[in-house]
Amino acid sequence: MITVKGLRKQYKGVTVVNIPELIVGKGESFGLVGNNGAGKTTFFRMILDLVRPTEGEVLSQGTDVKKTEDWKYYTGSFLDESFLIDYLTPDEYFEFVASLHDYSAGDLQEFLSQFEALFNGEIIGQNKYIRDLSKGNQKKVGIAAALMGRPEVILLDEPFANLDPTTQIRLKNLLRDWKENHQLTMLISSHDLNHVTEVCERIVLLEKGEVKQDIKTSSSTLKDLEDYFAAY
Ligand SMILES: Nc1ncnc2c1ncn2[C@@H]1O[C@H](COP(=O)(O)OP(=O)(O)OP(=O)(O)O)[C@@H](O)[C@H]1O
Repeated sequence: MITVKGLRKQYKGVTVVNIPELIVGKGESFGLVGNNGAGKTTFFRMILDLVRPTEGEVLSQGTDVKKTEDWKYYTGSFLDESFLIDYLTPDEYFEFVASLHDYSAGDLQEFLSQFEALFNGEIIGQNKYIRDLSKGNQKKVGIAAALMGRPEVILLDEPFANLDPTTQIRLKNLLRDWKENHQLTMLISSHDLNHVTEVCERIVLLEKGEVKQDIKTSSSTLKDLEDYFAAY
């Protein structure tokens, strides 16, 4: 589904991502971990053609993301608040995104009803601009909007950060359900080793832009990762 070939990104001569080859299969849940500055966001931004590689390419369903727009129709993403329109209320924003995907008012209501527990009464009908929401609530809006296009692939950068423990658990369940029910290919970067190993069947560990481990998640993965980062 997503194939990385000879991917390298340099800033001022310093290499921040260097991934010779990596394939994320259709329907795979792929977790990306690594310390601050490891290159996780830069990697995701190259997959979304928001940052151009210095060398190499990212293919989505066989086509180079920087040469076509086709992948945008089946790819959802939320990396940070800049993906939102912050002078709208969440209700207005969802209506806008829904209109892009030809939702009726009923479709939108049905779609949003799946997020009732996650939203916890703080998002819909609150008459607050997105810019005035807490970081965690902005994140909930972004994740829901990213799923609205019924994507085949979704990229989420730090989805568990800034969320309270209850919401983290609700999000974890929601992502697992979506993956199962919609055959979603999911790429998640996270510093939360616990959550990412629970949600993802494969974990790639990035260090200084390079893949240091590529693991099929098992019962020992969390401890193995904790040991790795403790010894770093
Ligand atoms: N526009 C830029 N100009 C210069 N350096 C950049 C730029 N964007 C990213 N970098 C550098 O690239 C490296 C990787 O950054 P990146 O944000 O991808 O890491 P990360 O793994 O997502 O980190 P974090 O966990 O802190 O979010 C860092 O050293 C960062 O300073």
